[in-house]
Amino acid sequence: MLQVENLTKRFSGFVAVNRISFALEQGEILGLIGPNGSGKSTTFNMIAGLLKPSEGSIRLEGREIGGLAPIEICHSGVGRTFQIPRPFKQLTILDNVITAAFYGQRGSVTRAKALDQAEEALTLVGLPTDPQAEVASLGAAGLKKLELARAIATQPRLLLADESLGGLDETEMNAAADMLGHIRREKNITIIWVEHIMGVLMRVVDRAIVLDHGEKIFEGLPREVARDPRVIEIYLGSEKITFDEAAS
Ligand SMILES: Nc1ncnc2c1ncn2[C@@H]1O[C@H](COP(=O)(O)OP(=O)(O)OP(=O)(O)O)[C@@H](O)[C@H]1O
Repeated sequence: MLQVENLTKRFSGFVAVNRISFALEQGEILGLIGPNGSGKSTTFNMIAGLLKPSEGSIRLEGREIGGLAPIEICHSGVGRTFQIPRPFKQLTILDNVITAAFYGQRGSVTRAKALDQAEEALTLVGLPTDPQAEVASLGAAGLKKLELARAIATQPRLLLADESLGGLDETEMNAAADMLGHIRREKNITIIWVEHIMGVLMRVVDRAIVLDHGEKIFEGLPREVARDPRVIEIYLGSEKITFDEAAS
């Protein structure tokens, strides 16, 4: 459903992403991982339309979307979450998600339909559909769920999830990983999950791509990633324990 070819981003002379290619099948979950500064967010932001590619192409269901504005990409069927959730604090949880439903569908949905879609998205992530529930009642894990619900309410066929686990404890991380698996099963959404916490991610992704210094240095199955010498070299140390988990 998605073909990325030779995707490149240069900032002045600096090459942040260098000729990356990959493809995604409908319903797949792809983990896009790599250390800080490896080019994950830049790749993600080119797919979501926040950055224009310097070179290369991004085709969604056969249609070129590289270089389109974020709203056009959203309307083409790509939803995204942000690393740092920034909901409308003055709106309720439900109204935040209803707003996203309107945004995602060119305002062409009725209020009743947007409400249905918002309630479905909130139920899917395990948040209350109570019209009074306030954003202020949510902690870090709840805000991440709201971010996910807002993305789902735009009715994407491709969901880009940006570092969904930052700020969560281990139990919450496992729950968040399971939730993405659940969303994929329920909605048959294709997912790209950008993350630098590797172990938890490996439990739910079908395939992983590892970036380093803007280059794709690995693509393969989760069980293979932990055994790849180049990946081990760049992740050695802090990620050792999660590697062991991923490999088992
Ligand atoms: N607007 C920009 N101008 C110049 N350089 C940039 C810009 N955005 C990103 N970069 C550089 O591009 C490289 C890749 O950054 P990117 O944010 O894509 O990495 P990342 O893998 O997402 O890192 P992190 O895990 O820290 O978010 C980094 O060296 C970064 O400093």
